[in-house]
Amino acid sequence: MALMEVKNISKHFGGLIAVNKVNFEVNEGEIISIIGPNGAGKTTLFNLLTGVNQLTEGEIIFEGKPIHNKKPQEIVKAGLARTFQNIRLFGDMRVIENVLIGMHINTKYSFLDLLFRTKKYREVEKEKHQKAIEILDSIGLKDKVHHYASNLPYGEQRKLEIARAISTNAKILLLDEPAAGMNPQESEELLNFIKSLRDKGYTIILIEHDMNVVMNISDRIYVIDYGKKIAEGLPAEIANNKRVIEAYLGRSE
Ligand SMILES: Nc1ncnc2c1ncn2[C@@H]1O[C@H](COP(=O)(O)OP(=O)(O)OP(=O)(O)O)[C@@H](O)[C@H]1O
Repeated sequence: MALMEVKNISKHFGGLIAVNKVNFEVNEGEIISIIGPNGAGKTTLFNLLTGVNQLTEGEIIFEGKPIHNKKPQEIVKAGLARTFQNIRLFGDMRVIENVLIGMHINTKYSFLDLLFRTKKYREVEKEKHQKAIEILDSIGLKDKVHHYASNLPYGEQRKLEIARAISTNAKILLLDEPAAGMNPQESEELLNFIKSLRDKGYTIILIEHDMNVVMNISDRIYVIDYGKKIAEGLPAEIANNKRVIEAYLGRSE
């Protein structure tokens, strides 16, 4: 059984159909890319998967259970965490605090433990702190744990967003244009990092415009145009798909 099944989902904004009866599935340990021209409906699709927008129709099944139309924090708890196209960090908080916030969703102590700073509270906090440092180390930000998030260069802010998504204990990471604004060296590093996440057992869904990243990293690709899925397949198949090429180049009338 697939880890996630997306069945016939649509999103209408008034008369505009941003996502139109899209089906796809994601297997454990895959890197899936969702590509398509500007305005194709990719971000709306992510918003549906993560509870930011409610579906107009369809179903999203994760680990055999429906998750559509649940609240974003319930979906994170179920095991899907995302990053955003326009970075959403707490800029005036330190790097490590941004990661600790991601972990908060799974905190194992009660309000009373917090209030009285019990032994359990101190142990859990220490554990969380260590885990946050491990995650930041794995993404190359260990020496910046005490920097303010807003002072990091753009590429590192994107990495920090990924670190925060990882810290929620998610099984599926949804990355919305992770390579945006990165220079070629940074996007190469990111590519290797995303591959290493897959090797650690994460399942990854990417929206990405950088075709070098998409073609090098994806196990499978879905292509969206005007809200509809127009193609799916292996990178080499997609690169040679006539409909996909037309969608990107514009149709000749
Ligand atoms: N909240 C909203 N209200 C109305 N229309 C919306 C809303 N969100 C998105 N849309 C519209 O839905 C369509 C799909 O937009 P979406 O942002 O999902 O595309 P995209 O593929 O992510 O584009 P890009 O690659 O430029 O980020 C667009 O026509 C957009 O204007």
